[in-house]
Amino acid sequence: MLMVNAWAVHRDPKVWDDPNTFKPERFLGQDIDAYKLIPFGVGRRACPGSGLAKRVVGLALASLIQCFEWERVGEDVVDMTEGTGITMPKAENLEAMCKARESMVNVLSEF
Ligand code: HEM
Repeated sequence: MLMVNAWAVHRDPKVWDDPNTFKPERFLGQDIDAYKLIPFGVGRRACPGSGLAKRVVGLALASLIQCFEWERVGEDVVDMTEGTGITMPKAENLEAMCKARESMVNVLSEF
C-alpha cells in the first residue's frame, strides 16, 4: 500500500509560500493545483464525500457562529500545537465557553 504524506505536501516551502502560517486568504480567487492541496486525497480513490463534507463543515461552523457567542476560558492564547494521530488532533483540547445569542434564544428553546 502506498501512503502519501499529505502533512508534508501541505507544509512544503517549495510548494507553498510561508507554509506554516494560517492564511486562508491564500486560497481566495484562484484555482489550486489538485496535487498541492490533498485533504481528500486525489485520483480514482479520492474521497467521494468531499462535496458533502465541504458543504457540511462550512454550514456547521457558520451555524455555531450565528447561534452562539464564543469566548476563551482563560486569558491564554489558544494553543494550536498539533498532537499525534491520523486525524491531526490538537495536543491540548480546546475549551471554550458559548452563550446563545439574544436573537437565537427563542429559536433554540424550541428544540
Ligand atoms: C472533512 C471530511 C472528510 C475528509 C477530510 C475526508 C478525507 C478522505 C481521504 C483523505 C480519503 C482517502 C483518499 C485516498 O485514498 O486517496 C477518503 C476516502 C473516502 N471517504 Fe472521505 N473524507 C471526509 C468526509 C467524507 C464523507 C462525508 C464521506 C461520505 C459521505 C466520505 C466517504 C469516503 C469514502 C467512501 C472513501 C473511500 C474511497 C475509496 O477508497 O475509493 N468521506 N476521505
